[in-house]
Amino acid sequence: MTISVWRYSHLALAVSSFLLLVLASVTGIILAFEPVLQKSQPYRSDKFNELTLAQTLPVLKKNDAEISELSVDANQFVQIKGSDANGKNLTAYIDPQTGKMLGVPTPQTEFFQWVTALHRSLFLHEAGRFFIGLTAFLLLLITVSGTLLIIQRQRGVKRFFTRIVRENFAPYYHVVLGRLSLIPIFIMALSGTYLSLARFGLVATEKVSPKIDFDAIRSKPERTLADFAVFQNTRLADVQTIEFPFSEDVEDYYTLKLKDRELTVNQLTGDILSENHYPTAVLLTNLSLDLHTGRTSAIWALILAVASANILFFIYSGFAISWKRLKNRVKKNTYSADESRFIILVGSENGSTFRYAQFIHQQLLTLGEKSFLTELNKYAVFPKAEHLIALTATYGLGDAPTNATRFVDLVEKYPQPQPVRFSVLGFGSHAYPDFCKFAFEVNQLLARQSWAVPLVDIHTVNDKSPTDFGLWAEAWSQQTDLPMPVSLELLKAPTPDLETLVVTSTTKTAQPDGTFLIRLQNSHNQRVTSGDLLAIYPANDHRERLYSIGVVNNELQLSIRLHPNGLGSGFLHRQSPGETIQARIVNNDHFHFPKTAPTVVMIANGTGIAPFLGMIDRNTQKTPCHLYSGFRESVSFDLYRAFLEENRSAQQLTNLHVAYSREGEKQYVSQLIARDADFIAKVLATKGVIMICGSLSMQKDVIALLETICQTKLGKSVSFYQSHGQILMDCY
Ligand SMILES: Cc1cc2nc3c(=O)[nH]c(=O)nc-3n(C[C@H](O)[C@H](O)[C@H](O)COP(=O)(O)O)c2cc1C
Repeated sequence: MTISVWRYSHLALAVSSFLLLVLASVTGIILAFEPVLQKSQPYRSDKFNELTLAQTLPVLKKNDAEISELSVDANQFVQIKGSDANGKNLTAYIDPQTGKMLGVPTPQTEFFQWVTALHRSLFLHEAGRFFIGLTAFLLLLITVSGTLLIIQRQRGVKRFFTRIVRENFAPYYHVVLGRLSLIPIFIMALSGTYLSLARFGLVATEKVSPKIDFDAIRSKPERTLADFAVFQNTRLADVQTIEFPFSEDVEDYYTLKLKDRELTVNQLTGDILSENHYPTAVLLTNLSLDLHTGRTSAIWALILAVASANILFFIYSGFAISWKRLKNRVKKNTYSADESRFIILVGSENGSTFRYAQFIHQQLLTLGEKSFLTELNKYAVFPKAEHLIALTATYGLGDAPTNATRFVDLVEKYPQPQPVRFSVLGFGSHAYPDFCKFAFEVNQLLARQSWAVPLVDIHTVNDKSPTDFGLWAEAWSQQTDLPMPVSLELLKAPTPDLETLVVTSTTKTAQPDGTFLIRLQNSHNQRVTSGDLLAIYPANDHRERLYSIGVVNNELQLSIRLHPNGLGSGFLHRQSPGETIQARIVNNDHFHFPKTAPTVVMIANGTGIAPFLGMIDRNTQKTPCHLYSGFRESVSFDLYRAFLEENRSAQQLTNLHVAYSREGEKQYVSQLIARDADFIAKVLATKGVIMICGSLSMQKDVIALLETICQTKLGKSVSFYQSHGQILMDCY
């Protein structure tokens, strides 16, 4: 909620001020070069900072010129005004140490005059000054709201400068440059606002005129200028102007306008006749002018130029981010929520997840289905829904995106009246510690609802990977029998090249439950790891079937259950050694054997054992490995018995626990896990990994059990371990 308030304020302020902001920034960049150019002129004395008036004024007195005023500008150039020996008007830069004339000041160039007028008042006099002042104030508010957004994004003030993951150009540099130029922009905006307030008389900047008691003026003891205590104690660097006495009359005096006060000084005795300190508002106005223009420092002027250029970039990148967000937001639905069979719910912060949701939505509409697309926060009762697809990103510390924050409450509040099959697709990035955490939570939440029936195992999409999305689309399509061909335009992935695999052996003899093993050799020795998937095209058409691979003895081994009329299982069952098939190996690296885990627990039922067989075969480093597997009957297990016993002797498998659901104690694999709950908790607590492969219903039971184990024994939710890569699943 708060993030969107600040985000909308930030955007609204930027929208309302952007034209003037562009103008002020462009002119600001140009004007920043004026002090830089001025400072490159050779009129500053090297000793400027050390000189006092007691050193400079006597030198000037010796000149033939009649000086009426001395001034020191922001460049620390000392200028005198008066008349020369011939009585002609004189304005010149001098060396304050020697009194030597260095050059004649030139007026501001017409170009800079023009740009200055545009920057200050848009050539609209007071009205223009008002709008420019308002723009400075809006910039101040934009800076404040931007700072709060960065703090929220970085999850706290202390983490303000911690690393930012680079995803897209505009959001990344908007934040990175925002952090760097925050302070100069804030100073620029604050000083600009203050100068405008001063200009309109909203802060008191009146100086008090000196009050001199002329009756008390003395003409004795007469001193030389060098002996005036006040001149000895005043550095030239503190002077703005000095007005010289008009005549030699004792009643005419020096007026010293310093940076913080004004003094009048008796020209004969050096006595201070009056001293007025400036009001704070005057000091602040001068400071604002220094800070806003960079007139006192070329380096600061250049920083201001860069900060102004950054403002232009922020305008571009800010609008690019907002445009993307808007573009990807929900468009008007053709069908209402009440009449739709398919409900697609989206959790997205920056809009990219909407692109995938739109793709699914459009595909369903093309198929003539009634589909309704909305945000997760708009979850309600959907009376005709049969399918619910939740696509969600994860933000912050594994949190929900802004448009999904209320989803959990809404689901508890509005149960669906009829069974709805659901599928969750998480969008996230492995660059963050809590990978797709919110999607896992959504999946858990839905799985707990009595009305919700899992259709496809939760899938995750890392860094918007089209391939990951394609895997989900394929799995979902298989379950629903609705084509979900992932378009090239969306996925931007080349059509897969199929490779030829040779069948080396097959058990053919179907077990009572119809399970058989087939081994294949890939001719090009393409890298394949247990846990990857083999995609086959049994009818040489778009229909793809995926099988989990176990690499055993350097061959690809699939464990398959023959389904009556099964397209893929029937095709593979018909193969004989020596025959070849066309297939594609799909990298499934989220389900590879963990490289560093101290212990691995493998949980499988039925043919879900396939990838684990390969992992055990490759476990030559003898990582403690515990296999829990469930079958209908002991004869179903016979296919794997010898292999597993052999590996147990070789210590590549530490423990084997088998449950039979239709004989003996009639157990499910989840009951074995419940029995060993303490051990499972210990594995998770010590950074071990639990891998689950098999049917979705088994997965549901096991995850529910793991949730209880995690909550009661570890005080954390199962989603915590899922998002930290300690619970890996590949179920179907
Ligand atoms: C500030 C920020 C925080 C993120 N935090 C996580 C996170 O905790 N876990 C995760 O898996 N992905 C995280 N991501 C990645 C996004 O979830 C991912 O890029 C997603 O595809 C963005 O989808 P969207 O454009 O629809 O918002 C984060 C991204 C950003 C910019």
